[in-house]
Amino acid sequence: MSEAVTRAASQRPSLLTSLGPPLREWLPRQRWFAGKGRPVTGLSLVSATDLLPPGGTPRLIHLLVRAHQPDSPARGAVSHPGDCYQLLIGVREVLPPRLAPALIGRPEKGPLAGRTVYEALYDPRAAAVLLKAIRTRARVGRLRFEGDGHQRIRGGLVPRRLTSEQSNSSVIYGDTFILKLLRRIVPGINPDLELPLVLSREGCPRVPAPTGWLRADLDGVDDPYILAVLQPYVRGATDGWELALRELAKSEDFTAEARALGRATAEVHRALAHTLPTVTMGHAQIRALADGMARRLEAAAQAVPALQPYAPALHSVFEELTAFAAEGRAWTAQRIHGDLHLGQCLRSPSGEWSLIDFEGEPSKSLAERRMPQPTVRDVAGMLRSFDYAAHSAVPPAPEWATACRAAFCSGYTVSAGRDPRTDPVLLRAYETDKAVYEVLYEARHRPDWLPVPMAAIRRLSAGVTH
Ligand SMILES: Nc1ncnc2c1ncn2[C@@H]1O[C@H](COP(=O)(O)OP(=O)(O)O)[C@@H](O)[C@H]1O
Ligand SMILES: O=P(O)(O)O[C@H]1O[C@H](CO)[C@@H](O[C@H]2O[C@H](CO)[C@@H](O)[C@H](O)[C@H]2O)[C@H](O)[C@H]1O
Repeated sequence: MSEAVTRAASQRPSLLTSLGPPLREWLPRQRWFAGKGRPVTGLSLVSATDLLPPGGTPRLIHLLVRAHQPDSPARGAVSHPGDCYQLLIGVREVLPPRLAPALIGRPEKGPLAGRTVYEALYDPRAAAVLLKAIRTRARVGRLRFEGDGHQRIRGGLVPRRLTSEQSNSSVIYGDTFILKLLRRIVPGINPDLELPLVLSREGCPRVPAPTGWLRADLDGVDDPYILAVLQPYVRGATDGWELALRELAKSEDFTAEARALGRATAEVHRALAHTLPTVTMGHAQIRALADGMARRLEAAAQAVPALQPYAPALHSVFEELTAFAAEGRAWTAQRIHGDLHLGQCLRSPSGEWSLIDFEGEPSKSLAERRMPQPTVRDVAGMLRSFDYAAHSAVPPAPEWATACRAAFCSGYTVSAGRDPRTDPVLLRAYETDKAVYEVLYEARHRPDWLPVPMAAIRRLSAGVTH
């Protein structure tokens, strides 16, 4: 890999003459494509970097492309430049049968006319290039493969693509490391690298410490783009969602695990508060928080009419928060996980819990995701998740959720020295906000699951908080 190779690729916007037509079809079909429901009307090249020489087979091109789409109503009349996506494109004459699911298309025009282009993460040869680049701290054009000096990466680790549902795309190397290639890219420090780095440097054992990462410094943009994060793979781990469902199916008690999860969450919060700034949220900030919750409720009720009968009672939850703040109550805010649920917790075979995926809610801006927030927000996310598991069981097991929720809070209290239930108004507001978000999420993505958050909406609007 050489700078010369990279420049050659990036100076060739005609690559899109070849790749544009197949990519316009292929992109909207990807799970991680954020602009679903609107056609891709054009693509523009942000950067192109050859990671394997253009003359060889396969050819491997790292691409950042902007997808232009007609504005969605949600974006209002404001013109939007289009989301930027990271792609790893393989090019071969003919695709071997094992790579058939990776096919993107056969360009008809431009420099790649007549060749086959495919999603290169399926190709172990291509995936191996990424790990080697991190191991050797390669610099290829504007791409910087960097790493944490303390962790050694040995050669010869065989890559395989992670096949489970996810928002980005990951490759596992020899059950030793996992590389997450972020798909929708925005400039700035990504919390999915920032927070695990801070936590591991703080000695917090509750996150797999980042081993390496990929960043790009692009012309005309002050902030770096964080493109991928490599971390140790927790071998044989089960995620909390899977484990909870398994125990529920056997009518097994899950409170010991819920308590351990509460402790792990509090440990992460403590370490983050120790290293990163904390701020006090006074009346104005709490009011703004409650107003945001009320606006999201309005938007969700417009989109999902089933919410409408409950809207007045749910609004009063947020009004109570504003009233409480007006009495002079203040809360401490700090960096938190931001999107915590059972699926973001991994239990190792020895029973240790780690938290993963610190990216925050992908629909929010990076600035919002990096803002200090009350820790109760993460607690509310977990409480919702126990409720989710219990209500997706057949038959639903609400008493299982009640026990787990109480155990999580008591585990949290042991480690944090503060019981999140002593903030009932804020906790209920965050839980309500999350349930409203879930109603919208399920209506859009998994309509069969809508009854699960709707059960919580009924409970919360009736003032039942356990
Ligand atoms: N360090 C790890 N060790 C083992 N498995 C992991 C690790 N990190 C992630 N995973 C697995 O990969 C899946 C996707 O990871 P995640 O960070 O949630 O990606 P995404 O943001 O794309 O949804 C997780 O649900 C988990 O099963
Ligand atoms: O996985 P992401 O971090 O992208 O989060 C989105 O998808 C989640 C589902 O995969 C969704 O979580 C909801 O369902 C979970 C069970 O599948 C449950 O554990 C969570 O508590 C519930 O919120 C999440 O809301 C959504 O943002």
